[in-house]
This record gives sequence, C-alpha cells and structure tokens, in this order.
Amino acid sequence: MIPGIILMLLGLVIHSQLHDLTFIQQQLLGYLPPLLGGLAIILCISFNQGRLLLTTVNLLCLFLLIQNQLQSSLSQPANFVLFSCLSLLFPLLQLFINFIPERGLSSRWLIRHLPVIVSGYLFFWVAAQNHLLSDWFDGLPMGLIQMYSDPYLLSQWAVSLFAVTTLLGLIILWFRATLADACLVIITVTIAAMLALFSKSSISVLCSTLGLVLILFTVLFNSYSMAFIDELTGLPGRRALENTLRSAGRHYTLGMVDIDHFKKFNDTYGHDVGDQVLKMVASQMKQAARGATVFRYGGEEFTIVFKGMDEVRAIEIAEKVRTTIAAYPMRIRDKNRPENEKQGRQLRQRSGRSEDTAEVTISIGLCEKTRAHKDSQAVIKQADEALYLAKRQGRNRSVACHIAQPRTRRAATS
Ligand SMILES: Nc1nc2c(ncn2[C@@H]2O[C@H](COP(=O)(O)OP(=O)(O)OP(=O)(O)O)[C@@H](O)[C@H]2O)c(=O)[nH]1
Repeated sequence: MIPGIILMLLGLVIHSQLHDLTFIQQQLLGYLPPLLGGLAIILCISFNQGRLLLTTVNLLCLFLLIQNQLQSSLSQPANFVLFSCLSLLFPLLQLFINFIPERGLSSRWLIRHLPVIVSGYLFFWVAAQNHLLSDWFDGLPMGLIQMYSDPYLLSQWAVSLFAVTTLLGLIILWFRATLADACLVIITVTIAAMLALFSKSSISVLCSTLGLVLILFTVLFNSYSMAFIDELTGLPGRRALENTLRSAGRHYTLGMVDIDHFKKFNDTYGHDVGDQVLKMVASQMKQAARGATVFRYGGEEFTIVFKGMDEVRAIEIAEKVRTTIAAYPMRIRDKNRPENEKQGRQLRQRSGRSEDTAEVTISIGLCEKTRAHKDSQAVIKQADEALYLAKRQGRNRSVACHIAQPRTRRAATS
C-alpha cells in the first residue's frame, strides 16, 4: 500500500502546481487518462489481470463521462443528477469487482463481467444525451441531495457506499494479501477524494491519471513477480538466478541445496505437507542465509549465491542454514484438524495426542567460481557434484568442492 499512498500524496503536490499550466497544456493533460487507460487495458489483457482490467474500465468510463457531460456548474439540475448518480455508480461497481476472484481472462469471463461495468455508464450517457436527467432532479432522495460534510461534494449515500467499499476492500486485502487488492482500495479512496473535491480545477484529470498510473505499476509488478518469483515459496526463481549470476562478477560461491528424502514426505504425508515443508525450508533459509541470496532452483532444490565470498566464508553460512533447518520442529498438521487453532489444541489435549513433528534436513554442495570455470553453468554443475557427494556421504551435511574432505561437515545438532 505504501507506494500507492506516496503516489497519491504526490498528487497533492502536483495539483498545487497545475495552476501554472497554460490553457493548451491543460488541454493536452486531458488526453493523458485515455492514453494511460488504453495502455493499461492492453497490459491487463496481455498479463491476464481481470480485476485490474475491470477497474481500468470503471475509472475510464467515469472520467470520459465527466469530461463529456460535467464540465459546467453542478448547480444545473441535470449535472447535479449525473454527478450524484456517478458518485454511487463508481463505488458500487468497485464493490462488485472486489468480490470477483482472480481467475485469469477468457472471452467467457469478459462477456460475463464487462457489460456490468459498461452498461451503467452507457445508461447515464444516453440519458444525458436525451436531456432526461434534469427531469429526475425532483425525484432524488434526500440522501443524495444532502452533502455529508460541507464544503465536500459527496452526498450522505455516496460517503456510506465509498466507506463500505473501502472497508470490504481492506478486509479482502487482509485475507488475500495481493497487490491488486491493495491497488483497488487505493483507487476507491482516490476517486472518493476526487468527487469530494470536484469543484477544484483539473482534479478529475489528476486523480484519474494517478489511478491509472497505479494500475500500470501494479500490472507490471505482478507480471514481474510471475516471471521472477516462485509462487509457492515467495523466493526468486530460476530466471532471477540467471540474472543474478550474469551480474555476480568473478568472485562468488554458489551453493546447491536439496531436501533429504523429500519424496518420503510426499509419500507419507501427501503433497500438501510436502508443499508446507518447501515453504518452511524456504523461509528458514532466507532468514539464516544472511549476506547471501536464496533462490528456488526447481522442485525440492534451492540455490544460494554468496556474492564476493570464498568457499570458507560460504560454508560457514551454509552450515548455519543447514543446522537451523535441522533444528526446526516441523509440525505436521492432521488433515482432519479443526480450522480453529484453539479448538485443535483442546482436542489434542483431550485425546492426549500431540501434533506430529517431523525432522527435515538438507544437503548442500558448494563451489567457488574460479578461472577454471567457463561460465556460471560450470559452477552450478560442480556445486551439483558436491551436493551429490554430500548425499552419498549420508546427507544432512555441506560439502565444498575446493575444501579438503576432512572439512566436510556434519552437524552435531541433528
Ligand atoms: N510437494 C511437492 N513435491 C515436489 C515439488 N517439486 C518436486 N516435488 C517432489 O520432490 C520429490 C523429489 O524426490 P527425489 O528427487 O527422488 O529425491 P529425495 O526423495 O528428495 O531423496 P534424496 O534427494 O536422495 O535425499 C519427488 O517426489 C517430487 O514429486 C513441489 O513443488 N511440491
């Protein structure tokens, strides 16, 4: 959320500078949201970001209707009716978008969701074109006529709806914890601020631009994560490793790590527990390997890059990583355990059964880059050979290529 909030605060600074722009510059600024919106739509489709696509369309439709129909005073009944209705329509549609699960884009998905967003705006645009809106003024309920707090222009109903949408967005963010959900919350708040400060000049251009920039950043960051971050463990993946090794220079040590007897975990406890083990190993390695970077190489294999370190220094850190994992009490959760942690504890106490713990160990093969290595692949190959040696010598140990065998270590902690 923090970069988004900073971006929005930056908006306040930019707004104070907008008065100095010439008329032509202000006109040109008006083209920015459609351009950014078009770009965001292309990127959302390319990177399968359905909910961000719908939010872009929601924001863009709102902006276009404001630009086309709301450029004169709100004291005109037609304008007031349109403004009041739009300030309900936007949060209502965001509320709908919040609840949609992210399942990627398909033409069926688009046919099901896109008309919901566009039809509301189309309805008000047709009504405005046919001069019907002013006739609805007398029928407006009090909740839409009375402003929540002077001098802000949001009605009581609009404030309530924006508050509900923001709150639900925050709750969903708490559970799903995705970047897209954070982006949706910030955009809802930004548009609420835009409508509340609607009388300020260029406010709709500025807020729409900032909202679309935020969507673009989110889509790009999400696609970066998809390409470089391993979804299960949250560690950088193989592609990120290749990038790191390309820029690691000539002085580094590389460690190949493999979980011992991992197949047995899967066979005994199931694939889900296997995944839990992978997550635990990843997070413990990340914490213990201070000064080095951990990657998921693939399957149950990890790689540690010790930049600027020789094998002697690297094996000290590798040993710390290995002993930390060997000492970690991996709790195996019963598939039938209750969701609630407290209930689970009570049940175990009653049955006199404690939660199963399993010992997880890893083997590590290390290789320092020397002149003899043609490229990083040669270093990986040799580290793999050291790993193979560690497995053959009984597992749960670290072996370094250039350190004499007596220095091969096996921890007393295991
Ligand atoms: N749960 C889970 N299992 C995986 C994943 N990727 C690979 N595996 C499993 O990891 C196991 C790897 O086993 P092996 O390479 O035979 O070796 P091992 O059992 O770890 O034994 P040693 O390496 O000889 O100590 C296989 O059963 C794979 O199915 C994953 O993402 N999740």
